[in-house]
Amino acid sequence: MKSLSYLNKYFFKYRWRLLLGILFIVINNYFAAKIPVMVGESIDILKGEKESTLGQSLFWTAISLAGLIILFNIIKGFFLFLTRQTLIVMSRYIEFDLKNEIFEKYQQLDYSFYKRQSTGDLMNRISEDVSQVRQYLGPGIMYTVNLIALFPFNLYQMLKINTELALYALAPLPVMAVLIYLVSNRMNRLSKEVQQEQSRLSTLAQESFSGIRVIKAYIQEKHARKNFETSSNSYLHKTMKLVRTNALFMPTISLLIGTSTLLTIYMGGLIIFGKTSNLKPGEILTFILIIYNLTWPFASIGWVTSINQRAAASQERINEFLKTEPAIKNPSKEPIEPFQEIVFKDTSFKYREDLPNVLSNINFKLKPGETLGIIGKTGSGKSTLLQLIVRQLDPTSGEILYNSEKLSAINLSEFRKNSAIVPQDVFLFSDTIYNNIAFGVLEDEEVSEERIVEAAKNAHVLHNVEAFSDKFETLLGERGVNLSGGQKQRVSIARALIRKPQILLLDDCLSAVDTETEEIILGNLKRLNQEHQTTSVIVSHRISSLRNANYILVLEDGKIVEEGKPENLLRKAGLYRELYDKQLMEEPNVFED
Ligand SMILES: Nc1ncnc2c1ncn2[C@@H]1O[C@H](COP(=O)(O)OP(=O)(O)OP(=O)(O)O)[C@@H](O)[C@H]1O
Repeated sequence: MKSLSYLNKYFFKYRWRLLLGILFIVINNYFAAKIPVMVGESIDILKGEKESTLGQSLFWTAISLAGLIILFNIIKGFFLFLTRQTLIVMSRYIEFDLKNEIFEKYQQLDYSFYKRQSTGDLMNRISEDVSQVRQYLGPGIMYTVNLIALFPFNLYQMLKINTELALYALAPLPVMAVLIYLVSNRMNRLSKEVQQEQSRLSTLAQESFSGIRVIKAYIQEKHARKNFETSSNSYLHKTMKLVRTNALFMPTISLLIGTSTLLTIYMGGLIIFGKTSNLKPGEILTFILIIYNLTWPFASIGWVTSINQRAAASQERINEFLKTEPAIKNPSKEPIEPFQEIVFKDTSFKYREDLPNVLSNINFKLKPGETLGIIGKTGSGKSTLLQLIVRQLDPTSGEILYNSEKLSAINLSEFRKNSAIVPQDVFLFSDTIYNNIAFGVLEDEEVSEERIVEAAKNAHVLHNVEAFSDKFETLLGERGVNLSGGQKQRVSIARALIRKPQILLLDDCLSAVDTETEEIILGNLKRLNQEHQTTSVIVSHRISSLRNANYILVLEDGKIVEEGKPENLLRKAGLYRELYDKQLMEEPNVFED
């Protein structure tokens, strides 16, 4: 429960709503407690057991009493409405703030955090866990305050009438609270299992829709159907268990209210007939109505306890994540010097302490206007090296210098404003092509149609975009068209080029385009590099993609095994020459200049 104290700052933020909500609950309960007494008194007055203060005629007395009871009910209902308007609305505001806080934290956390977490888990925290917490903030608080406010008023009314009968009437209520706690706990556990089963079922369905081509090609329809059936059966079984428990809930409450009512009538009857006190029949009715008044608040003790337990567990998960410090932080707000060089000095990197080095003793320099090519077999550390250049990762040993300062000491946001990376696994948003390209424009700059067209032209994707009927307004993703692998790569390149970065990193992002298109794009990049003095780092498996490179690093098992100007590397009988000869045999035309 300690974890929930994190939310106190929000209670403070919305203190006026909270205090008003509590005041409305107290007023609502004052009227709620008065109604049973008025009904009981009405009966006694009409039966002649008590004298009326409202008038002489029985008819007018009855009308006045009925009018008062209706008025009190309206007032009670009005304050109940105000209570929900303050407390439940407050819980929605806090839910909104908490989701924003979590999302902001997600944005601060670095790439290595995302590599450790599953997307499902991250989604759960911002949706499922926050809604558990909201249950505590809204209904949890409202029903607790309600019980605290309601009980004294009603108890006072009962004790005022008859202490002995009050004890009998209240006796079953604690039993009800415990029983409801047990039933709610079971219901919560079962609902969770049903939810998990449901998400498994929808993942399975979604995978078989998106993988339908593979399923059909491998004639696995039967297998897919069987998998779905098994999961579906398990879902049915768990849902039935939940339905059975649910079915127990209301009868349990009814049984206990019934017991309490019976006990009150029976004991009340004995008291009246035994004349042990001055109890009137109308007062027995007052007792029964008070029991109905108290039923739900008492039942809510069990329910609220279980809500609060779940909320505490959810908030603990949220807190644990909110306390996570990003491994990569922005250390400075100072503007950075214009780019002169990036230097890798004996830089090594490993993903985890217990894993071997992915990069070992890397040394090289990057200067303005240069194009560095990185080639190497798969898994040799090329993408990791790019991530170190843009400080998505920090080296484990050695250093990376920006001009003469450590890269880890300069203003990271400023540095990233000047760089752009096109990752190997291209990601486009489910949005228009226009917005996907405009995503690369800096916050303080204007996006214009001309800039978008120019970027698309340089990435050699303009002709593809113009072939769509909605041109740049074409929607991508599930709701729109699906681009081919090569088209996606080029839209992604356009997104990087529109930024006109000082440092441009291309991670094997021409792998899905044909060699002719590759040549055009590389030609455009060469021109842009000369115009803007851009430094490019191009990672590729294909020697032909490195045709613009002034300098090449050849990586093997995380080490630079060869480096130099391409023409010099060709003269050596090394890995570069070996790759060149192999690829020349496969595609001889590519190497003609
Ligand atoms: N998050 C990670 N945790 C642990 N090991 C990792 C992680 N990411 C990459 N690796 C390992 O680091 C090594 C280098 O990976 P990297 O992606 O840099 O290679 P690459 O040369 O770019 O490969 P490719 O050409 O296939 O893209 C690989 O052995 C890979 O398995």
